[in-house]
Amino acid sequence: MDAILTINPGTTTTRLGLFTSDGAGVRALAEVTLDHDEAVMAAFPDIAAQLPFRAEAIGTFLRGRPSVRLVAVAGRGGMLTPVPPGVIAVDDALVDFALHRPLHPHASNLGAPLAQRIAAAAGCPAFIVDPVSVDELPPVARISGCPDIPRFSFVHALNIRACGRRLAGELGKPFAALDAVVAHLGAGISIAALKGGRIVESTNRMENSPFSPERAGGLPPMALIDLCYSGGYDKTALKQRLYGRGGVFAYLGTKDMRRVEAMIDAGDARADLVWQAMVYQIVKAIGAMAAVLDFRPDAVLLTGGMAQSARLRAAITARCSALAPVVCYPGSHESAALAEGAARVLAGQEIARAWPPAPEVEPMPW
Ligand SMILES: Nc1ncnc2c1ncn2[C@@H]1O[C@H](COP(=O)(O)OP(=O)(O)OP(=O)(O)O)[C@@H](O)[C@H]1O
Ligand SMILES: CCCC(=O)O
Repeated sequence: MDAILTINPGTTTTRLGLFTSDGAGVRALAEVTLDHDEAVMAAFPDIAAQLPFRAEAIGTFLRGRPSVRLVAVAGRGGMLTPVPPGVIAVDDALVDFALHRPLHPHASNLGAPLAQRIAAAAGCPAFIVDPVSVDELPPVARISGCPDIPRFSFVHALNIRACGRRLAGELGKPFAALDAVVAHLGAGISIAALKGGRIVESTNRMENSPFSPERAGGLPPMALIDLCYSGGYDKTALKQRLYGRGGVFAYLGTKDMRRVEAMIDAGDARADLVWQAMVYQIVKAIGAMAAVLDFRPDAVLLTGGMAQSARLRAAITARCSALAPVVCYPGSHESAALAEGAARVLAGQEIARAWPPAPEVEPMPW
């Protein structure tokens, strides 16, 4: 059977999907999460060194499905230079960049190299779709207040745009006419303003985001400068403290929000306060994104792993429903979004860009 393979590398997981495509959409044949032992992953000197290990795990998955013939492989794109939304064809230059010169370390940087390796063996094309570095910010959003630090976009673009397309369909309007606040609530949080289908503003883990299960989010700058020079951390240790071991984990010692809810149910007042603070920051960010849309979003959309929590959905909905209808697409829809991107290219509905695509970044106004 012909299928599109999707590859979404996470810190200790590789999420795989096999999808058929019939022109009208994609249908999942299989979706699995390969769990990698945390200690095994930590033993690799860097993310690039994990490539053969993860490729072998994917090979094992595919060898168990001999009837599948791959027609395309779509990987999650990583922390690349700013790119327009859509599909990018994977070539040697993109793989070299993703492996050796990404803007920041992140498991998603392995999406392109893994897709290339598996596609080469199968004799089919490899793509990435809506990488984290999709950047549609207009000039006015790029001014930070310090000319040395222009703002840029790093955002859960894949899931946010896929959910936006679904929402537009349900509202009966074209995606290009959708104005919505989309909150991706996962291990990391991105809250975005979609205006006319474009991510014109967002919070992200590099700046201003609510804290999340494992990320500190936006921090008061003066105190952060003091912490940098306190002698307590070198650069690597401080980044880990903020990006992998920050947020809920730094307060409560777990990144698993189901455990946090169990702690709250057991009467843990500290867990309750941290959880309430995360909700408070999420709601503030949703309000800020609504302001970008003149407080007239078509909807507020909640998605990502944490949106599977009825308690979290209820808490956010209670505070945001005065703004617009609150819609929930719990979980991550990234595998289907990857397959849809590849399917659009195979069907001739979209042309895959060559690497590096010209950014949509508009020139600064001086
Ligand atoms: N049923 C649930 N109730 C509450 N929290 C949940 C539930 N299921 C998953 N989560 C939480 O969602 C978070 C993981 O979300 P998700 O799977 O979207 O993250 P990820 O894909 O690893 O990272 P990211 O979304 O940043 O790319 C974890 O903190 C997890 O505990
Ligand atoms: C889009 C940034 C993803 C993350 O939080 O790492």
